[in-house]
Amino acid sequence: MAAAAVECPQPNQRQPWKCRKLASRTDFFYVRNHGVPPEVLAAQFTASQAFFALDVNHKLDIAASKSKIYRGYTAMADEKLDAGNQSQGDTKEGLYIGREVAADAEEASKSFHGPNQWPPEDLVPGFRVAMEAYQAAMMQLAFRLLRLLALALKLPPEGLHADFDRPIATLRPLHYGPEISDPEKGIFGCGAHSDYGVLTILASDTNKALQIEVAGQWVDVEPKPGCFIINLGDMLQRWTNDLFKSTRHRVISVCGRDRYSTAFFFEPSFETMVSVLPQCCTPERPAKYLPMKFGDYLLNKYQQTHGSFEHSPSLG
Ligand SMILES: O=C(O)CCC(=O)C(=O)O
Ligand SMILES: [Fe+2]
Repeated sequence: MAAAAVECPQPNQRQPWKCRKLASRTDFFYVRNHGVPPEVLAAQFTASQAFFALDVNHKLDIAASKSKIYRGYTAMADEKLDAGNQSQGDTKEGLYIGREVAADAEEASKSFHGPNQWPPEDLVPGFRVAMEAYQAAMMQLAFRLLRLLALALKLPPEGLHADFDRPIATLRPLHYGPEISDPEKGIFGCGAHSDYGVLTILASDTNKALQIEVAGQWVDVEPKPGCFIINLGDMLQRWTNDLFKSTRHRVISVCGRDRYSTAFFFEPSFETMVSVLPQCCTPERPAKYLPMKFGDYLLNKYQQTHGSFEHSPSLG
């Protein structure tokens, strides 16, 4: 088991070394004492199950492919995260919920920014309220973890905050169908990939299915009661010049039952130019990456991995 539990320190507590050691060694870890009320988490899962139980036509009414900003529903098999090794799309469906931005706000002129698409209240009563409460809790936790990462990088606690003034913070409830994965045949709950942003906070039901790649081997990451699973993304790897890695992971459905998980992808502002931090360079270890605009990276990833986004209109 590669992952380890880390107590989530208060922002003013200076415990960065534990995090630095963990993050640079394992890249996936658990967080407990995170302050997210259990009832907020439970209500989110109840709402997610009710949404995915809807008739597919109701779900397709709010398809993400209809929105210029990649918000909304993605159907079973729409996403294929590891095209080279998959014979079919991931055996999962999902719903992209971003930071709510009014349609007439200046921000709404950019990809990934604008109003969300919600299922009608009468079809899934309480859905929006439950998701927004959980999203707010995730945002708070993500900023606490960002402080911890900054301290681990020998920066002031808010040393990374400037690039998150308008974060692309996306909540994504997921539902995996009962189809059993068969890697030999290219059938996966979710193909191998690394996440695109800075950190992902994952909540899973009790089904064991997530695996991470450690030294060429796939290792199970079991859900632990009261804990979230945290993994680090591609932008953190770039910023830290590979000190912190974005680990490849996948979902192998083995139990023949439906599985529900919800990811919260915490990502920098669209315009952020991600350049290697000077703290992470030495003469022996010069910067390995050129500066890159995060929004361009994200757009490219979404379009490459979702069948329905291939011809999506986008705002750039
Ligand atoms: O469902 C899971 O456990 C993982 C999902 C995931 O890796 C993702 O959506 O990026
Ligand atoms: Fe992932």
